[in-house]
Amino acid sequence: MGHIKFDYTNAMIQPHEYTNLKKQVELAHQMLHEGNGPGNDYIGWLDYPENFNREEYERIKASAKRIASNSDVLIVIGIGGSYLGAKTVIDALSHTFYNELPKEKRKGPKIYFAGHQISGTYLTELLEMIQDQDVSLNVISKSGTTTEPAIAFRVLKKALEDKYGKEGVKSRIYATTDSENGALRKLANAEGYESFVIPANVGGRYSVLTPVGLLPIAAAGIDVDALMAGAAEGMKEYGNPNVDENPAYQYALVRNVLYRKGKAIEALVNYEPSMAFLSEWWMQLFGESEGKDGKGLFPTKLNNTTDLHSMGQMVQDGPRHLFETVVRVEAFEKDIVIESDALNLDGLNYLSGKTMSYVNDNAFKGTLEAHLDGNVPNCVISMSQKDAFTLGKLLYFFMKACGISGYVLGVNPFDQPGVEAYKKNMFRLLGK
Ligand SMILES: O=P(O)(O)OC[C@H]1O[C@](O)(CO)[C@@H](O)[C@@H]1O
Repeated sequence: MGHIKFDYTNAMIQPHEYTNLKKQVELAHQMLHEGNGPGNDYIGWLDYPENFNREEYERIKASAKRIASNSDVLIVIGIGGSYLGAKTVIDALSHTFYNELPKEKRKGPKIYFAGHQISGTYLTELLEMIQDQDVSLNVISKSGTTTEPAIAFRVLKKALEDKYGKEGVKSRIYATTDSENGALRKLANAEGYESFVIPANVGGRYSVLTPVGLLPIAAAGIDVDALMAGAAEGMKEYGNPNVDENPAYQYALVRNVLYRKGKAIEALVNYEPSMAFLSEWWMQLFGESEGKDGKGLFPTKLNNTTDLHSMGQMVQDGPRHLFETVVRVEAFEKDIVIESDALNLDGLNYLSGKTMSYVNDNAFKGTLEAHLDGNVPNCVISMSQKDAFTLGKLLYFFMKACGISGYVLGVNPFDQPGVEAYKKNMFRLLGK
């Protein structure tokens, strides 16, 4: 079974700084587990990997099969927590060129996303692309009123109704939303769509393991049982109140020490393209949870080695307000051995017989050394392998660390009042 390790030996913090903050992490643990901290009506994610609705879970798997049997394409409509988690898992665990593979080589329909911006070009071109294909929609919105997915759904629903008729679309539209409230719930009930519930006590950014993430992930042919089993193991392991034995708590602690020492930015770094979108999910998780009351680390991302050739200079020599958290995959199923070349005109024969993972790993080690020389603290989160179980555990690791980290920071990690500001202005300008 896959494991997650957290290494902060290069985080540039002193043992007493760790000890000084430990009590606060212990207190945060109590607040979260006793359910008496701020935002305590949104901690349904905490024991969700064990306490989920089994009947609904089976319905999700059955729906995924139905989508695979009658659709070439599944369009997942949602924004923020209503799409980031699903895309993270699908990107991490599917073939890099999944959508381009021939049908017999795919484990499910092609998966496209919509409703995560307001681009007319994007939606027009998506409509053009799916014209001759059989399509299902999974529209996801907890509030059921978010503008971006609502517009995309209206347009795509109409396109499907034109193609399959009003009755025909009913077996092609899956709605994931609140059990009672919001326009999407009303619409789903009125139209008789198959629907799934986003638990009222789970906020969008903590919802990847609920039907929000599970239906698109299962439709992509990913083993959701293994994903949930990994999360359940994480739930046990990261429920340990002993900070010295709990890597998720250590991560929460270390990033708070670094924040208090003047670091303003945390970059989540990967060396593996299929793991790049994890940073997007993580950015919402930590950004929306901690960026409030004038506080919080600014979460950003670095996709290496790509970004070493663009942002590397800034990290090495720019202002010292940044630390890095590298997510490292220890073992890969697929690799390439670099062969010897008789002429060696490219000068690469020193790598003959070496794998690309070996080269990549040395890029990571060399970068770590260079950034430490440049005074950039580095934390490393290692996942033993890239599979559903280990990823489920990693997602839970981050959610748990985020709840604890927010409490240590002194904010409510489960609300997001600030995101309403742009909406109010936009609605005023649009005359809503
Ligand atoms: O699922 P909903 O309600 O459409 O919200 C989508 C996203 O928008 C936000 O509410 C921010 O506006 C996020 O917290 C959430 O993940």
